[in-house]
Formats: sequence, C-alpha cells, structure tokens
Amino acid sequence: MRLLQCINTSEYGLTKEFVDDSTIPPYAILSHTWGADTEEVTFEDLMNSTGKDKPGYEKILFCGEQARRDKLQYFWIDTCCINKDNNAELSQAINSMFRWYRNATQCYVYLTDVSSLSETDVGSTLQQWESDFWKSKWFTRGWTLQELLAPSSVNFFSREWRKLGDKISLKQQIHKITGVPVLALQGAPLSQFDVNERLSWQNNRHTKLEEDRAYSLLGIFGVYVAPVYGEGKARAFKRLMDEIAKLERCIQDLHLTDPRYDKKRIEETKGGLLNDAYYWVLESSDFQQWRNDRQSQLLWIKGDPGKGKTMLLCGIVNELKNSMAKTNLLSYFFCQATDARLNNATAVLRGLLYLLVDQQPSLISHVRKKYDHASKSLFEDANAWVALSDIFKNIIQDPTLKKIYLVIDALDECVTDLPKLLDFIVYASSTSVRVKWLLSSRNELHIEQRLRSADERMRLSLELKENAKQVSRAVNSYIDYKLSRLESLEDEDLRDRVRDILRRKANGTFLWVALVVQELERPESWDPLQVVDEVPAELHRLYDRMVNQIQQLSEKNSELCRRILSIATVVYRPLHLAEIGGLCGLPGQISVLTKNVRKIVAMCGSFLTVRDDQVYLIHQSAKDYLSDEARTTIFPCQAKTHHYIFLQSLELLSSTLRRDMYCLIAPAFPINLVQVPEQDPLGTTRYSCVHWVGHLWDSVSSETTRQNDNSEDGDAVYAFFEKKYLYWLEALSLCKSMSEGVISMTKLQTLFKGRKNASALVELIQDAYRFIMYHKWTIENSPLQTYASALLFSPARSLVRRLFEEEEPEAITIKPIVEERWSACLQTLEGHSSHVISVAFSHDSARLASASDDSTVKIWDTSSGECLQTLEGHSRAVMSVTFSYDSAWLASASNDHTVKIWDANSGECLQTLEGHSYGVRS
Ligand SMILES: Nc1ncnc2c1ncn2[C@@H]1O[C@H](COP(=O)(O)OP(=O)(O)OP(=O)(O)O)[C@@H](O)[C@H]1O
Repeated sequence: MRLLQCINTSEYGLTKEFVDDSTIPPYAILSHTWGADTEEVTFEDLMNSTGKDKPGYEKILFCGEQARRDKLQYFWIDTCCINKDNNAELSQAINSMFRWYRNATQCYVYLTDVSSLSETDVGSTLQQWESDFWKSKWFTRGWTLQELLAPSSVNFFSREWRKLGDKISLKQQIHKITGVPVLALQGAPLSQFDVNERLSWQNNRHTKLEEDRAYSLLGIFGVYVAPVYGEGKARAFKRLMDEIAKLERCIQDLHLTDPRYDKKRIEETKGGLLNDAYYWVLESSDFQQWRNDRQSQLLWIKGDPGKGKTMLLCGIVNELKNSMAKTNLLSYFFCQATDARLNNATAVLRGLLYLLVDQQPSLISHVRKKYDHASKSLFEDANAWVALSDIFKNIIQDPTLKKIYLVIDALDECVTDLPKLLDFIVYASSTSVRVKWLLSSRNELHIEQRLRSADERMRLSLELKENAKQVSRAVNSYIDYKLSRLESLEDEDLRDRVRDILRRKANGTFLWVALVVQELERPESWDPLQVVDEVPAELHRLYDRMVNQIQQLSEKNSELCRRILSIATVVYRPLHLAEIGGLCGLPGQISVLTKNVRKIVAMCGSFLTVRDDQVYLIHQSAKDYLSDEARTTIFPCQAKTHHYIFLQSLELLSSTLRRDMYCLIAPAFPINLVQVPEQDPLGTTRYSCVHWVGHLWDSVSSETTRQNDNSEDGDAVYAFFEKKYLYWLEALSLCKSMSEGVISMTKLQTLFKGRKNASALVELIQDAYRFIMYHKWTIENSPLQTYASALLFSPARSLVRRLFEEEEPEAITIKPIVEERWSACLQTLEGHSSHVISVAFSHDSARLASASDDSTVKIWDTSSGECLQTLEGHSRAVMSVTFSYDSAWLASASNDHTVKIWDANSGECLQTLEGHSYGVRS
C-alpha cells in the first residue's frame, strides 16, 4: 500500500510502498464517485508531477486538508495510489481494499453532488442538502458499499468541504437509503448477516465494469477471488458464490463452540458479572504493563480456587473489547474440565481461531490452505493439534494484522494436551510481538514449570500481598452487593452484622461468599445470623456441610441427590434435566421429568446449578471435591458410576428406540432437512445414545480389569444389539453422531475380544462393526436408509441382516444380488482423483499411505477410514511410498525425478532429494 503525504503547501506525493500492514502509519482514506477517466488524477500523474489542472485534483486537496485537520499525516485515494498498469498490483489492491478501508483511522466521503452552501439559511437549506444527500450518486455505486461498511469512522462532506455528519449520526437516513441495517452501520461483524441479506445490499447499485458487481463484494464476504476482467458478470458471481460456499462450510466445520456464548453462559451461571469486583485489576501495574509495554507479550493471572479469576477475565475481555482500536483483534476461550468441547488443547485453538476468523474473515485463507484437502477431519483427527497449531503460527505472522489479544481462562481445566498448549503459547509469545497473551489458572506447579521460560515478571499472583488486599476489597464489594439484594436482610442493622461476619470469614474467596449467599436465600434460612455464624470459613468444610445436609434428607431424597451428584461428576458433557432424570431411573415424560429433577437439584445444597434446563456443577472445585477418593464412602466410586450409567443407558435406549422415530417415512429423507420434533422421542436418551459405550469403557478402568469377564455386561450388550442395533444406528444418525458410533464399535471390539464364552457376542459385534463401517456414509446422510439400502446391500448371511430381516422394505420384491458373507474387503478408501500406484502400511498398521497418479500421497486412518493428510508437493505421478522403521517419516518417489521425505504426523515436507535425471520408481 502506498500513501499520499504533503510535500509542501498544497503539493502531495506518494510514500514508499508498505508491504507489512503493521508498519503502515495512521491514515485517512477517501470515498467518492469517479468522474470521467480523463478527469481523475492518476498514479502516472503523480509520478510525473502532472495532473494539477484536472478536476480530480480538488479531491486530493480536500482529502489532504481534512487529514491535516484531523492530525493525520497520510491519506489514500484509489484514483492515484494504485498503479493500474500493473495487473498483479491491481488484483492485490482489489482484494485488499476492504481491509485498507477498515484499517483507516478516518474515511471521508466526498459528495460532489451535495451542496451545503446556504446552510446558514435555516429551515429550507437544511432540507436542501438532505434532499441532495438522499439522491446522491454515491449511494448507487457498487464499490461505495464496502467503503460505507468497512471503516469504523465514516464522515460525509458536501462539495464545499463542509461536514454533514457521520455514519452514526446519519444512520437512520443511510439505512433508509441503502437498506443496510443500522446494526451493520454501527459496526456489528458482517458475518452476523446471512449471505442473501448481504447480497441484497448491492441490489440497486451499479459499477462501470460488470465484473466489479461481484468483485466489490469480496471484502464484504471475506473471500479471495482473483479478478479476471472480461469473464462477464455471471462467471464472476459464480466464482464469488463458490468461494462463499466453501468459506461457510469451512467455518461451520471449524466451529466447535462459540466462546462468546460460553462467556455469556459462564457469567450468567455464576450470577452475573459485578464490575466493582474486578475493576481493580485494570489499574494494577502488572496489567498496565502488559497492556502498554510493547515488549510485554504475556500475562499469567494465577490464584487459588474461587478467587474470581474467571470473572476477572470476563471483565478484562469486556474492557479490551470496549477500549482497543478497531483494527485490533480480540479472541478468548474459557476452558471447562466438565465439558468435552472445552477441555482440550485442540478445542482451545479451534475456539480462538473461530473468533479471529469471525472478526477478520480474510484470515480463513490460512485455514483453507489445509482444510480444502482434508475437510472436517482437519479439526478432529489424530493430527488436529499439529495442523491447528501450524495454522495458528501462520495467522499470527500474517502481515495484515495489527495487534491480537488472546485470552485463555482456566488452563488447569484443559485436561488433554495442556503441556503442548503451554509450549505453544511460550513459543508464540516469543516469536510475535503482535500477539498479547493473557492466561489464568490455579497455582499449579506443572503450569509454573512450563511457563517458566516465558518472562518471569509476567505473572500476577492473586495471593501476593498487594493483590491479595485488592481481592479482599473486591470480595467486600461483592458481599455488600449480594446482601443488598437479599429480602431477608432489609433490616439495616441485621445486614451490617451479617456483612461483618462474612467479611471476617470470606478469606478473599468469592466462591465461598457466593455459596453462603445461596444458603441465605433458602426459605429455611430464616435466621441469617445463625447461618453465617455456623457456616465454616473454609471452602472444603463448606462443601462437607452441604454433603451432611444432603444426608439428613429423607432416605429416598438423599439417595436421589447422591445419584444425581455422582452422575453430574462423571458425565462427558452437561446433561439436560430430562437426561439426568432418565439416568436416575425416574419415570415420566420429558416435561414431568424436567420439573421433578429441578426440585431434586434444588435439594443438592449448592453443588449444582441449572441454566436453560442444563445441569452444571456450580464450580470446578465442587467437581474436584466430589471426585475425591475420600468421598467414596458417601458417593459411589467413579468406576461404579460409569457402570451404572452404562446399564441405565442401555435400559433407557431399549425402552425408547424404535424405527422411524421422527416420522420421516421416506428412506431417502436427507438428514439436513430433518427437524427435531417438539416432543423429541430422543429427548431423554440423546446422551445415552452417544455415550453408553464410553461409560462401559471407563467403568473398566485398567487393562487387567478389562480382560476380566463380566458376562452380565456382555449379555446386556448382546440383548441390546439383537433387538435394537438398527434403531440405535438410526438414532445416532439423527443425533449427527455416526462417527462416535464407529468409535464405540471399535471400543466394543477391544473390550470383548478374547473373552471366554463370549464367541456369539464377539461374532455379533464383529458383524455389527462391518455393518456400520460399510454403511456409515449412507446412514449418516439419510437415517432411514438403515432399513433400506443398508439392509438390502448387506451380505445375505450377515448376522445383523438376519436379525432385522422383517425391517427390509416390503415394496422391494426383487432384491439386489449380494455376497453370502462380508467380503474380505474391510474398507474402500476414496479420495484420489487419479489411479493409485502404491500403498504402504505404517509399522503398527494404524495408518496407510497411498501414492497416486494425481501427484499426491494420502495418509489414512486404517480403523476409521478417514483421510488424515494429503501430501502435496510432487509435480508428477507419485510412483512409490514407504514409511520409515518407526513410522515417523514417509518417503515418496515420483516421476518428477525427485524423492521427498515427509514428517508422517504433520505432513510437512522435510527434504526433497534431487539428482535423478529420470522418474524415480521406488
Ligand atoms: N466480578 C465478579 N462478579 C460477580 N461474581 C463474581 C465475581 N468474581 C467472582 N464472583 C463469584 O465467585 C465465584 C468464583 O469465581 P470464579 O469462578 O471466577 O473463580 P476462579 O478463581 O476462576 O475459580 P477456579 O480456579 O476454581 O476456577 C463465581 O462463581 C461468582 O459467583
């Protein structure tokens, strides 16, 4: 990007070209409508110091003068800052324009057809410019749409250089003229508006060249399309729409969770964010240094359980969002050990990436480079971490980025691959000055050790003297706020006495206060003084007390509470009230279950909280407490709870699963048109359907116990498959969880392999495994094909086919001729675009590499059949492929005369061996 600057009074010249966006100084940008080509000052004019006599020079003078008034040394104008004779530069400019407008400090819209001359002439004159404004040509041009939307500050000027207002003060008029929603004018991310709506904003606009109708929308959709003038409008739009479709699919697949909703949910379940209780941190010297010092890349906030770290980070995110420059990006992630979507390193990177891409869609190009070959498996397979961390490294080096704030809460709750994540953060914070990391966790030694290599000074300990004082003060404000809302404490004197006791006992722990206040809110706490007097000052002892209270309930209620608590402690995701009710063996329809379980949850002390009918443990410390071995005297041990959930799930599924649960009728009914019925037959069993095998697996915690025969479990699985296997597959498809079904079948094979006296079960599981592997794709896309093409195209003597013979479609009398038994072919791996020349197994047979005439090598997961990697780099057919002895590397020989050595995990090409003068065959 080149900018204009003042050389001497009223003379302007071009700067050098800025290649890296982070080096571009603040600048203003002009938005206008073009005059005739001969009237505009061009790049060439500026190079040759000509063009001052052209009418377009007035625009340069205007923009330069206005920039000077706004104390901006530089400005940009599309007529003369791009060398349009250079095709590469023009193409790059077209694809960068949206970003250039977005990054401008000020955008000036110069309206040559709006006059404000007689503005002082009150009344009619004001009307006059307004009516010109409504009719202005600027609103009818194609490119000006992005010029309106991209910059945060857009100011409108009359031809006399008089300011008329900005896009916020004139938002209602602009909305009426253009049809663009006020929200979009106010700066809401454009991705919030669906594709058709965004396209409609272009409806009444025109461009000089027909292809520009499409090209002028690139930035609005965040896609890249190389301009090919002459291709025609239809083709340009087709390419645009194809790119948009690919982008949407990629973002959908990247989405695992939206951290914005997680943050909102966390704040709500924790009772709402109180500003007074976190403001102190914004003033603290550690935070200030992190915020303002260019060298300060990382801040780690650490503290004991319940000290308010998560809420502190929610507050900091709000503060950053409100105060940072519009050109900066902010992304965050809240880890939660209790939720499988939020408790691993890959999920953290996916969440952070999702928010970054949402703010700056052009960043998706870094994801697409890998995604276009691997599709959704890129984010989920065994190499997901390697791929995502690579993508992340590229993003933070992206020259179009200014500054990025990345916030990760509760690192200690990232249960899978935390060391990898910490190493990555340390690496990334030392290699990019553009990124500022803000982390939080409990005081855990292993985190301390990993982060040690980062700057020692960059930690903010909540237990350190000065900070501890601040936390204590914040806790006091929190106590005051909470008590002021308690009806039972209207009496001022009583409230003061309760407050004093709480302040004395709180020990700087928010959570303790929150739990005691919940206790004060209970109807039976009619004597608040007694409650706060008796309540123990330590969090653990408070939990002990809550357990004691549960034990004093009637036997039945106490048993139910303990069951619910033990289930809530081990499940892989938070459960719906009805799901947890079903697992507890409570009778009734969903609505009755929901109502009853809500009552039981209320009896569980303050261990649980309900939001949107989902049951959550109040806090990680509550889960830690309930998971503690010592508690097994009161609660069953975790293995037992897993086993209980397994059995109960099978019972629930056996009584609810049946054919065509959503009344789809037609076998080919596609899954993407399926709507969940209001009375969802899977409402209580959704969790069980996906996770029953996982709980069986976890109930058998060690390899040795796994070998032990538990014939009753085997019998239960056999009985379930015998009666319900196909209905289960249909339900898995309806729950969009076929992949989990495949993993479950693999686990069952491992669990029962070699069991004594279980040959019938092993055979059935084997047959059922072949069935799901063979028909996964079909059932996944049309749930009812389970009973049509899946059954009909299974071998005649397949056990599953014979068991469910009566489910075969009666209307089909002439059935396809099929093999007697499952053939020796376990899987067909499809994906190469030309013939396959060579294949090789890794040494543990877990992966398979295939070399193809399409110049690529693919690596496959042999158990699931998923393509893990596509290795691209050869320019001609790949003739041979082989793994190294430890399967860490892969060599490929090609007709392009080279041999390449690849990292078999990351897919990175490590070396290209050149020297042969002919194709290499092996
Ligand atoms: N600023 C705040 N506004 C409102 N409530 C707060 C605030 N800070 C803390 N709390 C209350 O204190 C409880 C504990 O806070 P939080 O979960 O943030 O602690 P934490 O330090 O992250 O704990 P852990 O390390 O165990 O996860 C919250 O559930 C909430 O009820």
